[in-house]
Amino acid sequence: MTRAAVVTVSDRSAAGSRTDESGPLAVAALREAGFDCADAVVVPDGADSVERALTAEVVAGVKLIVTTGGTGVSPRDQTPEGTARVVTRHIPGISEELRRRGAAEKPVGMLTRGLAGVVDPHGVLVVNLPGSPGGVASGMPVVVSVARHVLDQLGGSDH
Ligand SMILES: Nc1ncnc2c1ncn2[C@@H]1O[C@H](COP(=O)(O)OP(=O)(O)OP(=O)(O)O)[C@@H](O)[C@H]1O
Ligand SMILES: Nc1nc2c(c(=O)[nH]1)N[C@H]1C(S)=C(S)[C@@H](COP(=O)(O)O)O[C@H]1N2
Repeated sequence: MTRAAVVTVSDRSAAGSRTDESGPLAVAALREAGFDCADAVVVPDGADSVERALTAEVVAGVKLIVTTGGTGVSPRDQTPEGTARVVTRHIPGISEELRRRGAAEKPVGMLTRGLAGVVDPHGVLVVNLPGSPGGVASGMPVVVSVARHVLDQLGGSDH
């Protein structure tokens, strides 16, 4: 089975002051789609924090990484900046579709600055989702609909 991972980026969840609902939603969607996915890793906001978490998953051999949170416009929201340090080629179309669906639900849906891209030469796909459970619920079908094709093209899927 292809390995996937979920990284929840949230100061409050990392501090234990709010239960992470979004990470488990993403994990459930990945398992439902047939990926071997561990429980979500929860890290605080910040580019360094995100870079570290993504790098650890890549080194561990995970092929699909979904992040949730930290994509907005508050100064602590640095998930795209941390992700940009790890991905080597961007796939803007995935993020465009996520924003299109989010904005169709409500205007603030356009505020997510999330990125998607691949990590060469490791054959890994990384997708940033918004932090809200609603953002994860509407974003995961997009991720699942294209992930296999991307991983097949990278030669990284063992399906
Ligand atoms: N991991 C999560 N689980 C459940 N709800 C979340 C999670 N992350 C964000 N939310 C909710 O999504 C909405 C938008 O969140 P926002 O991006 O502002 O994150 P936040 O609340 O600032 O997170 P934090 O302060 O922990 O970094 C809020 O209603 C917030 O409560
Ligand atoms: N589908 C969807 N997209 C969404 C949202 C949502 O609830 N549903 N929330 C928006 C909001 S309010 C913000 S601020 C941005 C970034 O959220 P984040 O900082 O939690 O990642 O995602 C946006 N995208």
